[in-house]
Amino acid sequence: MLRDLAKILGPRHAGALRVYLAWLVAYAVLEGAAIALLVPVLKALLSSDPAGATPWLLTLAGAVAVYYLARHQQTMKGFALALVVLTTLHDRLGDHVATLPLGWFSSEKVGRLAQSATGGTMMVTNVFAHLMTPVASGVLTPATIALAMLLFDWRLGLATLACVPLIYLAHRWSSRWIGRTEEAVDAAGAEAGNRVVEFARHQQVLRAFGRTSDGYPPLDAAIAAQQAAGGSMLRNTIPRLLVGGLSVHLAFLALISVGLTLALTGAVDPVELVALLALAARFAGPLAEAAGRTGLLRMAANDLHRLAEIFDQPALPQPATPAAPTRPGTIAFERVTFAYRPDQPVLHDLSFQIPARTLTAIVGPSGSGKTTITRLLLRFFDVSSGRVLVGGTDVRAQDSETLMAQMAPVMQEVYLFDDTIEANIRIGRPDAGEDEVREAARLAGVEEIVARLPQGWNTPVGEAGSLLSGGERQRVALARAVLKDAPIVLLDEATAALDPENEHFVQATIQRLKQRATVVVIAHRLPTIAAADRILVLDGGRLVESGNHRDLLARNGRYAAFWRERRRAHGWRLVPEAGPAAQPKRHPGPGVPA
Ligand SMILES: Nc1ncnc2c1ncn2[C@@H]1O[C@H](COP(=O)(O)OP(=O)(O)OP(=O)(O)O)[C@@H](O)[C@H]1O
Repeated sequence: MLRDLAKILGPRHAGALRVYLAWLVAYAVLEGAAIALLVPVLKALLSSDPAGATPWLLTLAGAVAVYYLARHQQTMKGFALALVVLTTLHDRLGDHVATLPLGWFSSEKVGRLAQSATGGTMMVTNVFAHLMTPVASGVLTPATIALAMLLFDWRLGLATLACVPLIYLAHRWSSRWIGRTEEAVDAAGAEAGNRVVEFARHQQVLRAFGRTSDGYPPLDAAIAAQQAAGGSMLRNTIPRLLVGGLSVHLAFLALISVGLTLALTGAVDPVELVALLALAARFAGPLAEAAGRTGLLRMAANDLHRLAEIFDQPALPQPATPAAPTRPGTIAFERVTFAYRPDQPVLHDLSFQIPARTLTAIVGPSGSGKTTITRLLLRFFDVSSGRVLVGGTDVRAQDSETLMAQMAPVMQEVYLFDDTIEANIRIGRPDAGEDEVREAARLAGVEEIVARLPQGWNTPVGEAGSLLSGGERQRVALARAVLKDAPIVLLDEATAALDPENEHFVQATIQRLKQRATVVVIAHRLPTIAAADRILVLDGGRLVESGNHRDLLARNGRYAAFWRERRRAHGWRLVPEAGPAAQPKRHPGPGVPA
């Protein structure tokens, strides 16, 4: 737990943490020492010469004074650290997350991150503000008392020490179990949370398929699992906490029995016995207090551990001396093999080159690795072997800013911010002038959309762009890419059919983009594929064919089969034109021969 705390606070606050811990230890030990001093004080006061208690009383007064100083210091420093945690943890988390590879950000990981950044932060704050003090005094104060007991009466001292492993084992047993069930409750809570978000986010689909009136089975199951985990924790935690507390009280009873036996046999003076039993009571008190917090402590330890795990995630390695691109706009995969999970490669020994200012279409069946190629280009992940070159330089040799400056990605799931159309385009290049924004919008066909909207350029697009259609959102994203004016544009075409107007604008923009940038399209639409300078045909993570549309059709291989299949499904046919490549035309209706 202390290791996790140090990791979370970071090297900047390591000194403050050490000072706080030193005061905490001093406080707990001094508390035990002050209590132990009561024995000689009581013995002297109840003896025939009470005046002999004076030096002990003075020592006790000194110990109490230092104890209060330590208590004050550790309380103040504990709250100061709690404040540091509150103010810096989000910053540190933000800084660290910004260094992680983009491939880390799955929805599950982001959900966990959100949970840790809210509840986890509060728990860490709580550790310093409220938990460390009772826990330290629950362990170190009794330990000091047990050692003092040995000095005063070795038999009672040994009996006290004998109780320690029993109490320790009882608490370990209960706290381990509580820790495990808390993890199960936490996992069930996270799953239920994810399902609620899924349920809310996909209401349209669920309602369309009538899945809301009878409940949504995955959500119902997640809630039932959460209730079961919570119920199980409650049923099993309370008896275990009672056993933990009971072990302390049983230890105290055992010490009374040993003390009485010693007194009855005359081995201990009755006055001394009273003093020693008072000491034994103080031995048991803090232990019982700590026992009551075992569950809370374990939960805090789990939260700390989850936060520490995030800090443990290795940052994306950055080159010591970043290299600059040497051949802007070019892309090359050199014998690239890549696996998301060890020993399960999804790309195998893949090699290809893409010259600058060309249009390349990547086609292939679902799961063949098309998206993975774009992820490697954007360095979401590093390759298992081989090299990915962007701008003629290995992506691992470039710093993230240099690499990203060369790319304008337009993915299928276009995310628009709840802002105006203009602001959403301007994200492509925040310092662009108004004319440039308008020009990018014109090239991507956004002007037509703006003309229809009530507030024109200032129309808010709604949360995640919900007030625009899918095709319109993609046009806005294309305008962003045009405005960024990056040497490479990565485009994942929408799989869903676009209406003819959106289709037309997307096609036209791709053609215009090609004049100024290298365009790589994960292509689903036949006109894009047919118009590409080069088509890469993937299957099972391997490049099975490559060439232009006409050559590949003539080869009558995988691509030709793929093309025929798609043409049948879409109702497209090829009409040879005067140009170098055949141009696809919309089939007027089913049954018309190609
Ligand atoms: N984050 C991931 N973790 C593990 N495996 C993954 C991950 N993403 C993709 N895969 C697997 O890698 C393989 C290639 O996936 P990829 O998404 O690149 O295919 P694709 O050709 O783009 O498919 P689609 O056309 O359906 O989008 C698939 O088997 C997929 O299950």
